[in-house]
Amino acid sequence: MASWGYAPHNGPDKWVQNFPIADGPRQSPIDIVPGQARYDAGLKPLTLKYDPGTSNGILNNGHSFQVDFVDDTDRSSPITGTYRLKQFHFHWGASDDRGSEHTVGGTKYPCELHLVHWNTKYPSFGDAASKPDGLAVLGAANPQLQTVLDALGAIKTKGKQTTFPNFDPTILLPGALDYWTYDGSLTTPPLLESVTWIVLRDPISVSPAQMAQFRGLLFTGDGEAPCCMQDNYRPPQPLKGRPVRASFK
Ligand SMILES: NS(=O)(=O)N=C1NCCCN1
Ligand SMILES: [Zn+2]
Repeated sequence: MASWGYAPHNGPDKWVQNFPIADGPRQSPIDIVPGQARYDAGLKPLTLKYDPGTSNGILNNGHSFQVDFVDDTDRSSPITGTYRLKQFHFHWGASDDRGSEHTVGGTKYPCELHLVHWNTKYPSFGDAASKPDGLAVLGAANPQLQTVLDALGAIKTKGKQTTFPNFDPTILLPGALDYWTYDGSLTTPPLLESVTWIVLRDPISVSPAQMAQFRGLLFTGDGEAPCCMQDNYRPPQPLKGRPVRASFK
């Protein structure tokens, strides 16, 4: 297929043709079954510390939109820690009954936020993306996001981007940071199996009006026949025996 997407001819069921790892042993997303997750007292509470000064731009990349952060060491403030935020983006549905990638006990949410981090033991995101412990993506359903949505008017078509300064993504997250964690993969090609997934238990509400704003974006570029950006989610993949641990009882 020319390039991957979410349409019948190039969507999740077709990705394996160009990316055979799609049928690999640690693919994402998954359905999280709370009753089968094992509480692990050894799991540390999440400590998220982002420097709003490193938020840079907002881009329609033709699959979703993402807010990019300056992640090279000499500019981003010396927030050490083991993982550094590279970008965040979303997945959502054509209607409010679907759109999240992870599901919880089979429940789908209208959207899912992904905060993509890379392990600073490696020199760069690109390098970390090929390591089994290279990336950590924090997933959260239904985030509070009006300031982000207000920027979408400027990036309606594929390839458009605009500045997006002074944004602290922690405002998107629920109060409690209880989470499930498991070893998985990127949920879009190249589907690399390098992701430690951290999925927050608590969702935050998003309004139907806000969901409609997501769907105002286009997968297509200027001058192409417009195709609404929606249903840009991969469905849950086989667990293949992987343990899912819980940071909470
Ligand atoms: N949905 S995901 O797992 O975050 N997938 C990603 N693919 C490309 C780089 C960033 N993230
Ligand atoms: Zn994602």
